[in-house]
Amino acid sequence: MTARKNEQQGKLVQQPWFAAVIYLVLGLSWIAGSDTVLAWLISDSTTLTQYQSYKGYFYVSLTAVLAWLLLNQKQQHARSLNAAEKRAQQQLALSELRLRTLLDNTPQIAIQGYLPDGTTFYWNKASELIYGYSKEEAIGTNLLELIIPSYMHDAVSEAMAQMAATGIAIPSEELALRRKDGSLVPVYSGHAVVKLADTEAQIYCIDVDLTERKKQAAELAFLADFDAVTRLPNRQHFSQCINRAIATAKVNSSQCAVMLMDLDNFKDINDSFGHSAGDKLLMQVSQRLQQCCTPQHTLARLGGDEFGVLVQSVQSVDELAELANMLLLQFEQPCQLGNGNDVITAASIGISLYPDHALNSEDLIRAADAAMYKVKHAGRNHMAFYSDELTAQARNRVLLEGRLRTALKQDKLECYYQPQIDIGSGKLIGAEVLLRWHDTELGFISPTVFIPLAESCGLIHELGLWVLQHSCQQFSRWLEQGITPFSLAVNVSAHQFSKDQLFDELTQVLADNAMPAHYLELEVTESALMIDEAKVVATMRQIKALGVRLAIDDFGTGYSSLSYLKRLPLDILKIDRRFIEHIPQANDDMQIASAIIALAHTMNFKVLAEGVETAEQLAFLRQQGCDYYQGYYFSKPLPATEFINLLQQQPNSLR
Ligand SMILES: Nc1nc2c(ncn2[C@@H]2O[C@H](COP(=O)(O)O[C@H]3[C@@H](O)[C@H](n4cnc5c(=O)[nH]c(N)nc54)O[C@@H]3COP(=O)(O)O)[C@@H](O)[C@H]2O)c(=O)[nH]1
Repeated sequence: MTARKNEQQGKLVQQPWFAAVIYLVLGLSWIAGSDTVLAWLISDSTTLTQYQSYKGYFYVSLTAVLAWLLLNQKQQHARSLNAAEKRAQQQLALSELRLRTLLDNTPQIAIQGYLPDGTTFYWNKASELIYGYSKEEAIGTNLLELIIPSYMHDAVSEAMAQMAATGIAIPSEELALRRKDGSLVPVYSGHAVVKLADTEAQIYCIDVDLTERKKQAAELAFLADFDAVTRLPNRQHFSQCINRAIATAKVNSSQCAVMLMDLDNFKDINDSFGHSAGDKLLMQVSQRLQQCCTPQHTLARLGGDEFGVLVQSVQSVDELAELANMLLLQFEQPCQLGNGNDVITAASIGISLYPDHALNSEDLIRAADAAMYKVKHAGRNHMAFYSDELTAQARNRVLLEGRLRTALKQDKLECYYQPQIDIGSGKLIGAEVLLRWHDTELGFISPTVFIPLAESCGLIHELGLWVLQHSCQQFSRWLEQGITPFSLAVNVSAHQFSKDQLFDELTQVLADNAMPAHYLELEVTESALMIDEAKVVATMRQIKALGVRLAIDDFGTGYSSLSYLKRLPLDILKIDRRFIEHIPQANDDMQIASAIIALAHTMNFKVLAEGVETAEQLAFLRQQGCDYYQGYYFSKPLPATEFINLLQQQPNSLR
């Protein structure tokens, strides 16, 4: 019923003609019906007229009320329509504002609006942050110019045209887009197309910056192989490196080594100062250890306070001992833990060698670990090899190096002089300076032991300078004493040539001792040329220009290339005593010696034979036209005073 009523009411309101017909029918029925009823009820014509007037008044009043009701209802309807429209508009504006504010301020999601031709019309704050262009710079500019790398221009233009035409967004994808500074930013890029009928499409790009996510992924990947605190390779990565080093060593028939190092009081430091102080200590230790390592070494943190060093292609046990010693020296300086807390720590090092001690990474680490525990039990801050024999050898070397340093510092070394004789005249014409070291505890130590040691630990530069300084000083004193001058031959190690300062040091020593350069001769072994021939030749030329003479020592034992002999500014060629010692029994040595003499003379060099011990050897050399000799036949190397006594017994002569 109510539904029908509502339907009728709705018809009345929506179709005014329907209401008018009803009104007309009712009105006409009323006029006709009421007149008939009144005529039937009232017979008196005056009364009838009076009542017809009342009826008219009533009808007018009723229609007036109806008109009022209708108009009032319409007015109310119009008012409520206005209010609803206003509310709807407000809602729309609010919704628009809400949407825009959200889009503008969505963090880390860059939203941009483009027209189909690529012109930017919307650019939110996150776009400013991700791409570096302000809203003002971006709006009106084509997206290709803004953020699309040139190699993607065609593809992007095509995709824009396709989206504009179909109204369908292309699938989301991961891209590397361009920032204002030219760098690329990884984004996950989604798209939306807004298109109403007969209007231009609006294309929205919604980009999520993946930089942080990528960084985190990279960090996670990094942490699979590296330690978070020190950034060094972790145990697993270290093992892989060892396996690779073993594979290479197998192919090359060489050796590799693993060192394990454990900090001695790390637990106490962690417990007393806290874990962040412990981390600081680990970082400082790792930085110091890293400084001792070369590309041949892999430093790793194996966990807790344990570090590892892989040494690829080991040349000698001494090299390992030296590295271990250097690593231990890093603990001499205190580590700063912050808040004024400086601590001194120490370490124990265990070393194992492939293939001597183990054949795979696991066993090598285990062997190094066992060696390290041996050190810990024996008193810490030391190193040990897996085999006791190697440990003893390495420790001796470290001990010897320490004593040599002390001997040098305390001037406990001595220069000996071995006479050099002119074969033709039999006169003493010079002396070779040979270094001697007599240690108070270890006794006499041969230069064949301590010179290579000094070379491998870098002490040779200081040592070589000491010999040069002391022998030139002694020579000047002899000159002052009126001793007839002779030639002073000083050995220079190949390693001294590899450093730039040899020439400057030499000039300084000559000046300091007022020593005439032509009395000095430097003996260089062939091996010096193997280090850096171009540099050695250049330095030799500088030295030669000073007036100092140059001799090539131990000729025939190195790589004896004739081409370099031609390039070197040499004065003397010294035949190694290995070619002299078996004369006259060894025919081949005699042939080699005579060939060297002939060759040297062809090249205008003088020749000195070393290690002459017998009259037969001397006779042979004289016969071959050799210029000079030295050796036990005339004299062993002598201390300065004995040498001068011998010299003074000789008829003086200069070369
Ligand atoms: N860079 C430097 N090297 C040096 C210095 N002092 C010595 N050396 C080098 O050490 C090597 C060994 O030297 P040394 O034990 O002194 O032996 C020399 C002579 O003593 C020895 N010699 C001499 N005559 C004879 C002999 O008749 N018989 C024999 N068995 N030995 C003899 O030969 C060595 C000569 O050395 P060199 O002429 O230099 O080859 C040695 O290589 C020295 O060079 C130094 O201060 N700096």
